[in-house]
Amino acid sequence: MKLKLNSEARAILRAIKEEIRRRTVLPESSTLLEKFEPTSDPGEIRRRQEYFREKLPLVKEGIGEYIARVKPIRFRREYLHDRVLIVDESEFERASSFGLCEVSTESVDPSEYPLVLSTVGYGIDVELSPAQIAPELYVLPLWENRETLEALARIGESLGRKSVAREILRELAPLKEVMERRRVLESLDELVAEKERELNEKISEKLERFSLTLTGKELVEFLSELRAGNYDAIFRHFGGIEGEILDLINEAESELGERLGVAVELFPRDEMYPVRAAPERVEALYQELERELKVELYLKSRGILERIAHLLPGLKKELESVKELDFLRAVKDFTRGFSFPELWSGGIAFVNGRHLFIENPQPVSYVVGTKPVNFSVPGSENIADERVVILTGANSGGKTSLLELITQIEVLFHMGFPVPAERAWLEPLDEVFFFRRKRSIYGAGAFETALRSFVRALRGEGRKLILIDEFEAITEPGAAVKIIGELLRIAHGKGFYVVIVSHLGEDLKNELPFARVDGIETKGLDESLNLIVDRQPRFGRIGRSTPELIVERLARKRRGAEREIFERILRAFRP
Ligand SMILES: Nc1ncnc2c1ncn2[C@@H]1O[C@H](COP(=O)(O)OP(=O)(O)OP(=O)(O)O)[C@@H](O)[C@H]1O
Repeated sequence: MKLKLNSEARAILRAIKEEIRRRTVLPESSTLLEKFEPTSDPGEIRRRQEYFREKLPLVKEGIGEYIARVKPIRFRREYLHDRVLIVDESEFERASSFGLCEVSTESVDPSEYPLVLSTVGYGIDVELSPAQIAPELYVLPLWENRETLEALARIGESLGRKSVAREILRELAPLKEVMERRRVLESLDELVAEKERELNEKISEKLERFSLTLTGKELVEFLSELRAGNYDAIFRHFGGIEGEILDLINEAESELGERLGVAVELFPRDEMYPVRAAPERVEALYQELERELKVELYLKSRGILERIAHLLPGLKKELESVKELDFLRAVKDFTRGFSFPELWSGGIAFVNGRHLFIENPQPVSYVVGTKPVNFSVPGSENIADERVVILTGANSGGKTSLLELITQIEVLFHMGFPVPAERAWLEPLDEVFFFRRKRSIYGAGAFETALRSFVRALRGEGRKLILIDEFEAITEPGAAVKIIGELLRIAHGKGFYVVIVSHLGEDLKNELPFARVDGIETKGLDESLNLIVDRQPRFGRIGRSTPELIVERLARKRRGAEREIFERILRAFRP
């Protein structure tokens, strides 16, 4: 059974949910809030309280940082064009049904596929299973989500659990070297271009220096050799530089080879400067390396998968539970300092309740209905079991805020959450109504609407709490006393719980002997003559009105003739 809320009470439910939602770090976690819609069922409230009592203490500080790093890990079934699977006729149908790669019953030209797998001895031997045919589809998503695995491992450790993520990470480690080479391969073109540029720079430096040395005496010699047709001597002269350039090329190639893990020969020796890597050789090198890496990645992945396959179901569970943990962390953060209310059937009572949206609120204790034995709030000694309360008191004293606080506590209680109070005793209800004061709308329209809403709230039976903020503002005081009086009589007759804010405490008290009148009081003036409000209502007492204190303030601030007049008015308050 859902707890029914009218629209203004529902707005408070929405604000509470938003507080929790904004504390979650994963987008999907707040969907768990759907399981905590306010309920009227005491058994369900108890179960939820049990759940939070058990789970909230498990959430450790600082865990949010790791939760934020958890991303979903998706294993996708893909068709791999880099491999062919050669099988026996009898296996063909099953092998094709995997939809993982080309399947054939005959041997194929191995140059067409970097990877040739077979159940009949043509290439790498495999069994007929997706894990053996395409282990990369399992292992690569895990590799790419190492950060998620690391976060899961940390989260597991914070819960004192052994995490399978840690084990998977350990098994993935040998992949590092292959992946590094893959990365290098992906940038082969840039790598070669870079080397080429470096090499040409060095050669050009050498040539420049060489031409500089060819001055003076050498030049004269050189020209005379030329004139004599003595080409051998000239070539010998140039041969020295040619050898040096060849050395530079060899050096560049061996450096590249080291990075790539194979011997390479990319630069032609015949056209010396500027040197250009032959595109067909770069392409061939790429093909060769790619093929090698594919085989290596396949074999490594297969080995890893054999060792971690049994851990994957556990990993899935760990990922699921992070959502819950994120939700619990948000709840724990939001409900810091709250307490679990006791279920009882006497009404509403709480000690030192703290308004959710007022900063540093003064804690307020309150009771509507039966006073619990342990409710030992000063001034509450003479409370009977009144279910109908009229709340009076100073302007800006905190009357509206108290109605809000009661609604907040009720909503949280029915959600199964702890509530913002030191202690609370709450009865599971069927309906909660909160009617805010309509500040700006006057006239018959507003009056009619408000009256109709109240009557709707009073209709029918059930366990109801009705909170009404100052209704008389939209009608005349005389009429208000009659209307409120009658409404409260009906509520009383049906055993509903009601708190109504009104300045007509005195009149209503006379009309309604069953109702309690409470008052929020201004305690007096501070040194700077500001009003000091005590947010804690006095039980069974009409609030001392503010006008009196304002007169006193003026009497103390003014001088001379004005002061005398103010003092005279003040005396009228104190016969
Ligand atoms: N328990 C509290 N602790 C601290 N500040 C409070 C508390 N309750 C109310 N206030 C502050 O007092 C101011 C007035 O509160 P509120 O509007 O509830 O008073 P009110 O009695 O309903 O006023 P009005 O006379 O306008 O109906 C608000 O700024 C509110 O934040």
